[in-house]
Amino acid sequence: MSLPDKAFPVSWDQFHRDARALAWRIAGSDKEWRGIVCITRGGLVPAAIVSRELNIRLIETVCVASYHDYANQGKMSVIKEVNEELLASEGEDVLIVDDLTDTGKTAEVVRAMLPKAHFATVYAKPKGRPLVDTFITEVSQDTWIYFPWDMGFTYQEPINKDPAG
Ligand SMILES: O=P(O)(O)OC[C@H]1O[C@H](OP(=O)(O)OP(=O)(O)O)[C@H](O)[C@@H]1O
Ligand code: HPA
Ligand SMILES: [Mg+2]
Repeated sequence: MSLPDKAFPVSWDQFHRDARALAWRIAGSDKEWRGIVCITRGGLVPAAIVSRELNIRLIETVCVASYHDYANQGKMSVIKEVNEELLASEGEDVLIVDDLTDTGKTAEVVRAMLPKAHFATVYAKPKGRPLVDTFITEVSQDTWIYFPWDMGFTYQEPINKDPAG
């Protein structure tokens, strides 16, 4: 299993702030959205925050999984597509929300379903960045983002571990 070199831990507080910043940025376009398509599972939390801020009450899901094993991407599986009506619209006036784009593979698959939709993520790594329309923070490709829903409190080694100080 290969682990990225750097860690970017995100607290609930920070995630809420960043997702709200995403909503502010999207609100800047003054567009009327017909609904949100949330990419489960990671997109559920930012979609809840963005839908509250922008007063969007129609929420659809697309269920995609590819990181079956922590930090290692495997085969992409689409567990559930969006409904027929949205597919027929090609995503016109639809906002797609996910927590992040990394290699961009998830974004590529969902974009192919809804080519006219606006794709928004809270975080973006360089490889995935060209596939999203709006994001808040860029994180380097060799960094793993640790989301608050995946974490618990644990002891942290001090930076200087020498008992003599
Ligand atoms: O740009 P990519 O390299 O495709 O990676 C990004 C995707 O990976 C994660 O989802 P994951 O497949 O782990 O499922 P989850 O949302 O259920 O955790 C994350 O939530 C994104 O959807
Ligand atoms: O950096 C990441 N963090 C959490 N989930 C992910 N899925 C792809 N990349 C990441
Ligand atoms: Mg996901």
